[in-house]
Amino acid sequence: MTVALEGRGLSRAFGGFRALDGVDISVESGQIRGLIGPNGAGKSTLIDVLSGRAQNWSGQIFLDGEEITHLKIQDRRHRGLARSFQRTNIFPTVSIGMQLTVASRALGDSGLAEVVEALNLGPLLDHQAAKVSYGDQRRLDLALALVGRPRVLLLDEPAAGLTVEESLTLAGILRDLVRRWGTTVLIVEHDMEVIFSICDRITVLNLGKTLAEGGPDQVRRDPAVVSAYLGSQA
Ligand SMILES: Nc1ncnc2c1ncn2[C@@H]1O[C@H](COP(=O)(O)OP(=O)(O)OP(=O)(O)O)[C@@H](O)[C@H]1O
Repeated sequence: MTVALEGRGLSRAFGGFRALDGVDISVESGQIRGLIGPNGAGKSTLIDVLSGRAQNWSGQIFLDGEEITHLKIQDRRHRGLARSFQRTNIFPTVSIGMQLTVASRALGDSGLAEVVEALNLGPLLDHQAAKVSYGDQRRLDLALALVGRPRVLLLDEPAAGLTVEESLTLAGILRDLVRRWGTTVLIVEHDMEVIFSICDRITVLNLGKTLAEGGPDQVRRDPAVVSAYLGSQA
């Protein structure tokens, strides 16, 4: 198996506080990797560092073996590293169809129709983003990350604020699409049903460091993970 995304010694501090403290992470090609841990563990910080959104961090990042440490967010996106956001990253007054078209053109992508169909956004293309439901906005956010068929997809709580049923539906759509495309995924999610239903492997962060890493069953049974995070969800 080849490694699609690798971070070495990733650290980021806010003032004197180390939000991310020397994290190594290596995600194999085609794998769906969960990133879990308590509030404030450093998960979003790690996604920000890997995607190129963060400033003032240290360490090294490799995409398909090529170093991208110094590339800006847009350049990483063009190399095939996409992300979604914890809060939706959409333009409220622009139609859903227009947002997807603009994103797709910017990436020179012809696979937009497949994304629209998979996420069932066809009936909503003429609607302003602000006027559709929150669940629809989350699907638009995910679609914007999927446009261009990224090789690696970083997802920051794609199911946040959705009902259990909506979350599992979204997780199923996502799993089917990325399996079909062979996309590598790193997903932050607090909904453990989503994590355990789609992830091949899970990394657990706590206090800015890696607490554990392994298959879903291994992580679920790890006493340190249960104590720091999972509790009764294990
Ligand atoms: N811009 C910032 N300025 C100061 N501290 C920050 C900033 N961003 C994050 N932090 C702190 O860094 C730590 C890690 O935050 P991060 O958002 O990465 O955690 P998280 O694991 O994603 O948490 P959550 O599950 O609540 O989203 C937290 O203690 C947070 O308060």
